[in-house]
Amino acid sequence: MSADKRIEAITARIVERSKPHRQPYLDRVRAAASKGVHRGVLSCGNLAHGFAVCSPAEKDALAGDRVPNLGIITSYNDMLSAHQPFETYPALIREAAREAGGVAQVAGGVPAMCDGVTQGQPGMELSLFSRDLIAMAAGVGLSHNMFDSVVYLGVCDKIVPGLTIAALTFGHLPAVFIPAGPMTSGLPNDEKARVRQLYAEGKAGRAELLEAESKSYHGPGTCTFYGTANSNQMLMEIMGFHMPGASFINPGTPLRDALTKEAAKRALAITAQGNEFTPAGEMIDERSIVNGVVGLHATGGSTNHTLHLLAMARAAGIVLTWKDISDLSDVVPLLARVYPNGLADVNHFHAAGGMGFLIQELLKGGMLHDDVRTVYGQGLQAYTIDPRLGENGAVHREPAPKVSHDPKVLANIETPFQPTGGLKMLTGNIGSAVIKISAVKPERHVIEAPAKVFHDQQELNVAFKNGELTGDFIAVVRFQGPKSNGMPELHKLTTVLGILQDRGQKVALLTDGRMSGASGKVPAAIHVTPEAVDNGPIGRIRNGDTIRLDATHGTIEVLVDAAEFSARPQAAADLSGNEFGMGRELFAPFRAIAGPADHGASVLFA
Ligand SMILES: O=C(O)[C@H](O)[C@@H](O)[C@H](O)[C@H](O)COP(=O)(O)O
Ligand code: SF4
Repeated sequence: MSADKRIEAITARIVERSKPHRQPYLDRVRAAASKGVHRGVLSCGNLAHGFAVCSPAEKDALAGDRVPNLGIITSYNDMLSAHQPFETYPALIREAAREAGGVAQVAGGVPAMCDGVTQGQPGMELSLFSRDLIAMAAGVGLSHNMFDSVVYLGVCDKIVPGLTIAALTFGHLPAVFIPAGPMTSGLPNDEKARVRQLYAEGKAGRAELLEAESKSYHGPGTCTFYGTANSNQMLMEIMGFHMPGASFINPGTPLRDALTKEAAKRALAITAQGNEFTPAGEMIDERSIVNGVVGLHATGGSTNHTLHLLAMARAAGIVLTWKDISDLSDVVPLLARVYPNGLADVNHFHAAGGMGFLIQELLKGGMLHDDVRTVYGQGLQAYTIDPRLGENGAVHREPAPKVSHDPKVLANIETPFQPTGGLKMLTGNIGSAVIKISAVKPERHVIEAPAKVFHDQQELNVAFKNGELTGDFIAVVRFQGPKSNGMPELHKLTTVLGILQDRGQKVALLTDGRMSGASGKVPAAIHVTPEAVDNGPIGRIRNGDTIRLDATHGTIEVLVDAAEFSARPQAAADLSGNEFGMGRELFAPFRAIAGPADHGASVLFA
């Protein structure tokens, strides 16, 4: 079934806009792919170094040009519960490669930050920049040029976007992403948020809070809310970088290991030495990117992907804009209710039918391009499956259920939770911004209230403790953009603003910073561009100005006489405290050259 004509039209305009970048990119990818087995250009010395630790049989194999060599890029560390399982993956992948008659080597590791550990801490100011650093680090590993295909081990927020930028930069090589899967369900996310609000109001102690947090985040695997990490898994599956059904199988299970081994074998099967050569740069095209945006809307995915997807697409010469994302939101229905857009977690989502049911319903509704290339072959129809462990210990794929196993979590295309998707673009005399409305009650989609201006999220928390946040207001938290302090997530504001909202105050947030994918119920106009430090109008807002945030009509306005507003001096902030400490001094070059949020806030692409 072809895609809805509105989706076809948006795709066509992306193709047209991308031509100046996409064709030169494809020329580079095809030129690199045409050089045959890449290690063939290495000298004997290069090659000897490259396979010095391999077994004699592997050396023999790699000395020739027939046996494929699989590069592993790993983001293992013990800080991210979602990445800790990767510790054992290289051994499993090497075993699978041997079984498939190939070789596998760890090409390199990349850094990975847990945004949960750094949330509200100075380290969060490195978080966004770590995405591009991860792409660079993966490039260092792959620059050994020993490989015919690559598996990327990554799950969380900036890691999958960074690895995708690398995979597309090395687009002449096939790329298969291998996830680790979600943590098993612990304390429900809404209960965790409730205890946090009690703690913030002084009605619960630190011991009770730590107990609740530890019951929520309790073991290996991805945190179970639908934030950026799980949005990443959805994207990798719907864009065809995952094997069908790989996204939401818990770590440490036989099916998880079977999926990992299968992915390694598939990566070796789609090299140029085989008959199904699938270089990443040709596999991913404008239709794959649009499918990713559709999946984001249909599931209420993370606002961070209004930054990351732009940078990921740009790595393949594809120019995606906020207007594309916003216009697709008007077409794509919301089919999933997963925290913060509901009470369920990703394990419930998977049990209700998961990615296979979601893709099936979106295809049925003409919301996806089916005729796309994937690591599994041709077409997304192959992803409308339910993964099981077969008798022989291999992956067995049943058809996806025809009806949702839990209509409160996963809706069919005929009866969506909302007729439109979750991410809207806002424009007006403050600039451009994005807002996630899938987690905000409809009666809060329009707010007109006086501004309360802050230059730091801690200032707002102090104002809360001092009882100064009374009445309806829009909190303007500025100088939080990429050039200011690295564009940290201001997720800690969710608790305080949530308390005030629950008390009946009409509140909203306006910031040139970011929020967590796990931030939800408070309306937040984020990623404001141009940012305050770049002379953005957000820097001319004053306490008491009336601001109107209208997610229904897509506008964000300060209701001040235009001449008076533009004549105001730009506010200044003391950012000296953000230049040193916790490694921030190492990222001064990134702050100096970071591009704007509506281009992905990247140091790699203008
Ligand atoms: O974009 C995201 O999804 C967030 O960065 C997420 O990865 C982060 O870990 C949250 O901060 C966790 O939520 P809490 O901080 O509420 O535990
Ligand atoms: S989802 Fe967030 S908190 Fe959980 S492991 Fe990943 S980065 Fe850390």
